[in-house]
Amino acid sequence: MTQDFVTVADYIVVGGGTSGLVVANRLTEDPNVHVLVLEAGQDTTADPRVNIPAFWQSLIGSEVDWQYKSLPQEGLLGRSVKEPQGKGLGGSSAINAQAWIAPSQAGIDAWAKLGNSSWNWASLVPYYKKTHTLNIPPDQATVDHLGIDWVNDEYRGSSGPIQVSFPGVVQNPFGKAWVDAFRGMNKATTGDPFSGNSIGGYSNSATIDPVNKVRSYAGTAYGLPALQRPNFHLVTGLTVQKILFDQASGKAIATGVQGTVQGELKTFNACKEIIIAAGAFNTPKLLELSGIGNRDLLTKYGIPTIIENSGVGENMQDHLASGISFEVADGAMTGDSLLRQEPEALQMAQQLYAEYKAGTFTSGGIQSHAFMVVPEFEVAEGQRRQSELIAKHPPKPEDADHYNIVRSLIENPNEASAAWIVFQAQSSLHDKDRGFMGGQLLPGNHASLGVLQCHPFSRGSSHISSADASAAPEINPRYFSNPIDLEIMARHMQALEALRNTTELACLFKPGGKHLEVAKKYLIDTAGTSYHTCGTAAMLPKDKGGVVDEKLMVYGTGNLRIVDASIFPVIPRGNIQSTVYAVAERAADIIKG
Ligand SMILES: Cc1cc2nc3c(=O)[nH]c(=O)nc-3n(C[C@H](O)[C@H](O)[C@H](O)COP(=O)(O)OP(=O)(O)OC[C@H]3O[C@@H](n4cnc5c(N)ncnc54)[C@H](O)[C@@H]3O)c2cc1C
Repeated sequence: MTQDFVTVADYIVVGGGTSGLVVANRLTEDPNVHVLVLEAGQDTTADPRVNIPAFWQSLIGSEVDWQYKSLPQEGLLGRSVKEPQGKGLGGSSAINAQAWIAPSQAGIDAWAKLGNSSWNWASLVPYYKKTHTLNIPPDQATVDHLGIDWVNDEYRGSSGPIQVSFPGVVQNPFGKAWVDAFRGMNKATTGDPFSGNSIGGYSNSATIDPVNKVRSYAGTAYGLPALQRPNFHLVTGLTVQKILFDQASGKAIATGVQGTVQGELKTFNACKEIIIAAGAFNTPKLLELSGIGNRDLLTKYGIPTIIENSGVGENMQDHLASGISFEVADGAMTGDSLLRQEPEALQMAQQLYAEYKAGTFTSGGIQSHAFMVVPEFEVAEGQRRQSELIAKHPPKPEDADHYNIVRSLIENPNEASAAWIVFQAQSSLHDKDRGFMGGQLLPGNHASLGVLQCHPFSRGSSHISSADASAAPEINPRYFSNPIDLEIMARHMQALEALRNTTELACLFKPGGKHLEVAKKYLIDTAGTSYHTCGTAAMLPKDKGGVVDEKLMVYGTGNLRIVDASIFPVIPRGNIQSTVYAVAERAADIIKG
């Protein structure tokens, strides 16, 4: 536990995770501004499980994870899904898979269309750049092997704190085969994904320092440098239970927070603002525990209502993911022996990493990526069939705005409806609730071809399950509650078969088509979260279910803001950490004024 005995600061940031550390770092650039960060987890910046890129999965279910789980999901035949969230300095950026993936312009412009006129693609581009530095491999052989011919300097971060590099190496045949397969299908990326206007296959980058081959994340890139400043204060091991308000002026003014540290209830006061950055599950939970939410729900748990807002905890969005593992041809390298913790493989990987910063420890396993349209919907006749399919499932009136926005994205012929990846090891998704890796590890070497949704129609919720702050929230993502999501994802799963059979990739797999109904059944049995939950305290007009306004201020309050993934009105395509960082960078500028 880190103890900093400051109990009053200009700003209190609840949650020292991805967004919280960005904002706290930027605010303390002014030496006269004192910021106190309160983080429930511990400082794990020296923990090798956090720092070594390949170990991220070992943190799921550990003390660095809140270990949440969804309610049984009707759309998954009653299956519950694990919903990991990071708990410790750096939050989920300390346990994530490190893939650095771009949103699309249309996906971010949708935020403006939903009523946030100052939040569009143009407004966020400078912040994607500000947060990262893209390191291109220094040798031409690696650049050629990974097909990195698309980098556009207009969108490339060159001095941001998060170091982004390419985990693919020339020794690994999958990198080249992936790019060549997409080139062969005439589906190589149409540009730099961070231009916001590309689809197709490419070698993706990851938040990994290119020199030391360690995770680059909010904890080390924003947290540790800020800790050197006398005006940055941090308490770890403290779970905030409640925000305190003064309502004398008619507007709720947040004066402080209460939380327990080592069994003792403590109060911390803010002179200016309280900034919530507790993540997509814990942010709505904290609002509700503090009296901001649906009155009926608060009354049920005996919590006095300070601000009535039934949008709190609603609008939850996530990307479902699934994949199929195939045995690879003899000689192809994969991470399976490490997953099985085979001593010889571990020893060799450890040695390679320690001596040369090389080998399987240097990657989170995701280095080849593609943004794809359903192949059968690419042509005009297919687009018509897709529109008919969507029209069969009209929204309820309260879902119309969200439905229409998602529909416009899905029907845009230049917009992907799923991301395809190759994960270089088995993913035992049949093993019910174990998540991506499963528990029953198979012998042999595998690679998994995976699909992640880009623009789901289905939305869910996350609410308190008790007035007790230590109780887990009730998470109901309502996966596949809109049947179109299953229709689209199943078609992508089918298309993976054709990808595997391309000349370039087929030679890397042992020989082994899925009918659409089989693909649907497979998805219902196996799909799980790709860990991208957001939207549960959305930036939207209040009468459209909004919780914060365009300045990220909680409606009805004068100085309580939210800066984390909860505020996303619509989930961007692809893995969301780049947008979490960009939003937090912009939030810091908004707060600075
Ligand atoms: C396992 C996993 C893999 C992922 N992989 C990828 C990937 O490869 N690429 C990608 O782009 N994205 C990925 N993501 C998603 C991405 O990492 C997250 O969306 C992002 O980090 C969320 O940032 P945040 O600031 O909203 O929340 P977090 O980073 O989760 O921060 C919230 C912080 O608040 C703290 N907190 C919560 N409640 C309280 C409280 N009451 N009091 C005090 N502190 C509190 C938490 O402990 C945590 O540190 C992954 C996420 C996970 C969980």
